[in-house]
Amino acid sequence: MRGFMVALELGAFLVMSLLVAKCLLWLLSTVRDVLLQLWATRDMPGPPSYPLVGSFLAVAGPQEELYDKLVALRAEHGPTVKLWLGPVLVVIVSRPDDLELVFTDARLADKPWLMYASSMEPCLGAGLITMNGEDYRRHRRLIAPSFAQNVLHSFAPSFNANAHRLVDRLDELAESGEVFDASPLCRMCTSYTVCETVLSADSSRLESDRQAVVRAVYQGVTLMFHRGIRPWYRFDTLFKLSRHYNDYQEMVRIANTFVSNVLDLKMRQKEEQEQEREVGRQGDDEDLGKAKPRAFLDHLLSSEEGQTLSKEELSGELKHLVAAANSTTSDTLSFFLYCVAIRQDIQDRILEELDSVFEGDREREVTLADLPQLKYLERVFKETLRLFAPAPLYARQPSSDVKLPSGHTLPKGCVVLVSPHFTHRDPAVWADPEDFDPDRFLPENSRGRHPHSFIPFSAGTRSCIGQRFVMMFLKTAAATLLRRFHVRTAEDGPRRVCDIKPIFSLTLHVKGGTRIRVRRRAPA
Ligand code: HEM
Repeated sequence: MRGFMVALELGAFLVMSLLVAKCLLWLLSTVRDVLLQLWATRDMPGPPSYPLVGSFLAVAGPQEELYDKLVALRAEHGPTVKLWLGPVLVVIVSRPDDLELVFTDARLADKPWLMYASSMEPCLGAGLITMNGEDYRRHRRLIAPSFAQNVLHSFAPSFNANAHRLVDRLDELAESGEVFDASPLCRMCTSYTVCETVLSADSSRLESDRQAVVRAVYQGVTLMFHRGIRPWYRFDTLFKLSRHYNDYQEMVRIANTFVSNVLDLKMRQKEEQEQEREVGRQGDDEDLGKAKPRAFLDHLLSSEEGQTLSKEELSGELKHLVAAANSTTSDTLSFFLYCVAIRQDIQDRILEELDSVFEGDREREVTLADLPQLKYLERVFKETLRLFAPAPLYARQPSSDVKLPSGHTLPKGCVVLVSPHFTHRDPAVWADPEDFDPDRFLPENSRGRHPHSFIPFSAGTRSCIGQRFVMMFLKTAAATLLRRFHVRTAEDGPRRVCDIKPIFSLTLHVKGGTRIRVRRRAPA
């Protein structure tokens, strides 16, 4: 018995020693990494850094002030800025030639756990936005074909139907002539479109759930950001003390239930179709398949590649797609409406183009053939995305030291932050950057401009998978809306586009809401 006790004590001692040794090793390697990072970035400009907190004070404060603080950092320190957030080194990169390397170098393909997986996965599960390495590459290979041109083209009816849903709501508001906030209407229109095209075109069966999901997704993105920028909330025990905890849990529950219901419904439908095919009703099925609009999920489930994803993997990817698509797209529509409401000359020019393409018909639906002809409208959206890129910050993590063309070094393991606003408003890259001028994007005016000067969708291997979807949807919505309504700002609203104030969340919102009024146009 005594021998047994001695062995037990010895075992416990060994385990404790191993744990202490492991902690010490971790501590030593962290200190070594921090020292190497300090040395590698010794000449890089940035705000003063203090023991323990680093330069945290330069960005700490209310969320409403974060945008202005980043703008001030850029103005004071130039295009490449370092920030120490405690022991974490963040380097903001914005010169186009530096960005080209960041987006294309294999050593910068991964995303930092701290900014992505740790804050998003508890809520969305794993998916394209957060994954790294071989898992990421496998998922992107499997999902990319579902974003092919022919799939996107099948969404035209959904884009039109939801644009009309928005127009019907605007009709009521035009009647009263009152000033209203267009942002929630843009969100409703976008969320319905995304639910239909990503998850299930079979909208009628999911109508009541969908309204809850629209609210949950918006709230979810806001809460994810709230949690993400407060490192202490990464610990569940502390987050449980937050007044937002219950809302967060409820939002996660609604999103999980909805996606799980959709997946179950789709799996059942697929099984039924297979059984029917077995009893020889293949011809009927094919006819049905042609007639039915299909969502990304349908394409994924019917592809050989998609079938290799487990239910959990599918669920994660669907939540990632919905989260990535919703706020970014609806924020772009909100900013666009505000910009054209302020710039009546630009709104008139868009209408001229619309009347020419639609031959004065202000009611007919937008067809696929119309979209490439709406060249000016596309330039106005690009200019909106330049000034108000809705994904305001995204990040990479170097797997080894990387020397940038600007001469600075990105040390291994730091967080490389890209803010399109830094690049898009840089006078060294864009002449008169605060001016709203869509004709900057004319081919003759774009000649010689660095391809990485315009990065609202990121670039390279980890660029946005939904770029073509976005342009198709936004052009359809705008062409439907602006043919019917004249849009103006409120009397006390912003007078110039540069007076529009953005606010940072996970995406960029219009601060104070998109306060506009609309009037029905007379037939052309
Ligand atoms: C105006 C609208 C949009 C903007 C500005 C935008 C912007 C971006 C940006 C900047 C990234 C890179 C993020 C990062 O590196 O962390 C990204 C990634 C992504 N976006 Fe979008 N996005 C938009 C709409 C959409 C839509 C409509 C979808 C889907 C239907 C979508 C799906 C995705 C996905 C899945 C990723 C991750 C891609 C990967 O890492 O492989 N986005 N988006």
